[in-house]
Amino acid sequence: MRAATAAEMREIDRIAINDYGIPGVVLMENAGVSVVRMLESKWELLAERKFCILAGKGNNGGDGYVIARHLSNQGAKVKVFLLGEKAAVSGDAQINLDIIDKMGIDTIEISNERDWDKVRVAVTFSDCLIDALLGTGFRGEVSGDMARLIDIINAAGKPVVAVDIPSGVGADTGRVCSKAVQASYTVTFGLPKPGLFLYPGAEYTGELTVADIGIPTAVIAGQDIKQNIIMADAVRAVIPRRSPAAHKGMSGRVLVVAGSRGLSGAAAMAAEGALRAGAGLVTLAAPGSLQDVLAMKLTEVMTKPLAEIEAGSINREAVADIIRLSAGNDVLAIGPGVGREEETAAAVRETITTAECPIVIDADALNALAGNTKLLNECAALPVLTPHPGEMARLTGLSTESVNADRIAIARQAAAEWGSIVVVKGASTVVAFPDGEVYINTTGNAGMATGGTGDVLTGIIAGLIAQGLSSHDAAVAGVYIHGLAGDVAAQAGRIGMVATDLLKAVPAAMYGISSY
Ligand SMILES: NC(=O)C1=CN([C@@H]2O[C@H](COP(=O)(O)OP(=O)(O)OC[C@H]3O[C@@H](n4cnc5c(N)ncnc54)[C@H](O)[C@@H]3O)[C@@H](O)[C@H]2O)[C@H](O)CC1
Ligand SMILES: [K+]
Repeated sequence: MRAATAAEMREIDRIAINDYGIPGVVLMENAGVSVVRMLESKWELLAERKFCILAGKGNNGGDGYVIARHLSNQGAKVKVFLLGEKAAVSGDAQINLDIIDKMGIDTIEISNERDWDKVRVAVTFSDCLIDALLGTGFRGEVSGDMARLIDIINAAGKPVVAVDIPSGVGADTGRVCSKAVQASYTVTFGLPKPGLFLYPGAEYTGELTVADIGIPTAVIAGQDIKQNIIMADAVRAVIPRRSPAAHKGMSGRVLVVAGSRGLSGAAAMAAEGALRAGAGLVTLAAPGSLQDVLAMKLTEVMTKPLAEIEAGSINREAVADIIRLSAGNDVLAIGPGVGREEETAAAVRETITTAECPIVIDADALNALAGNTKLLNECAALPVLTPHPGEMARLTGLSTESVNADRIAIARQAAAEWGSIVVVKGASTVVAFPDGEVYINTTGNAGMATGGTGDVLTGIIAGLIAQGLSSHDAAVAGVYIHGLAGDVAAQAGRIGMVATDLLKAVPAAMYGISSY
């Protein structure tokens, strides 16, 4: 499913109005009615309900006046408050404000302390609050009276319906500068906005409804929108399927180069992640001194010893063996626990630029590329990078906060510069491609914030590539499956969940996607 930025939504509006002749007030009418339809789906008899509509000065507020009219027509009691002056309301919003005025629905301008008292009373005695303060026109940060009103809404303990987007959430980034409305439901118009799926915005959205407000589909299709929301149906279309006559040779071969002294677990989880994603054969190549330990940990995975330095991580001599092994495999996953010694980093860089097969680069292999990202353009196939925000910060020279402040833009720019698929992990994981396409993941939970879950993801993506998925599909499907495995594992409790719980849940997650 596509997700439109605020600017893209405005352009869609403009074309619908100017080129197709759909009056903006018709779009506003459809927007407001779609919110009332959602309310009807929750409460049969709206007539007995009391609604408090908090309107801003823009068209988001305009939607609020349309909602007030339709609720009033159904016999509901409505109170409307405008944070601003009626004189500042214009265009389609003014048309609808005038209509409810003529209907005798009073809109109270919040301008003095008595008005604030009226807001508090109305909010207290309402059954449901309608947040029509800020939509895609929100800029900067929430402060002053807007902040005060959002505090009242959030403290009321009432169901809140956000119109188009919870006020205070950045439509494009999900950023919340100071505060935002905590919505129980959000009804968004035309297309969803990325900010409804990116944290922290996703935490404020509640149950999301995407409403068709009558924009011609050709207008939306005609836009070069490059934000996508990863949904089950898209993953189901690409998830590997196995014939009854399958044998292990048909499900692909994965070579994992990982591990170093003290970091054998990362290697084991990446290797097992590939198996759990359905790869037929997995070989784990690691420093020779770890081979017995890894062989003890991993029954189904073959292990190969690599030359190592005193510190217990691979050295330059290991590269020849890795390249020889990779020739007999469909994909190479390199990095989990591989170590940061300079000799090891040099071996990693040489491996990445020499291997002929598709490659998944994670963890310390990413750190080896810090300051050397140009090497990525030498990869034989489109590499998949799976950095967490800290690794992304090291690779880009940005701070982790900057990476998290606009994951889509940072990931998109890196993917284009590095000629790579860039998976920026975290809430929410974002997958970016060199052509600018970005996919936002919708599965996963905070229980996954535990060591090793990234190693599992590396294995899952490699395992999917081994089964014939393109690196594109493996990255998109892999993050979805990984997060869903985390959701399955979280059923036994989020806090205390560990990465190996995810491993066990991967087959169930894949089965769930492919079978419903
Ligand atoms: N196709 C569609 O998506 C349709 C969307 N509709 C609704 O229109 C809004 C967008 O309306 P717009 O007038 O552009 O902006 P907003 O109403 O969201 O807000 C602008 C309003 O708010 C003030 N403002 C901006 N930032 C702040 C801030 N930080 N603090 C306080 N006030 C702020 C600004 O000055 C303006 O006055 C969209 O979301 C939909 O709800 C159409 O109704 C139908 C088609
Ligand atoms: K809103």
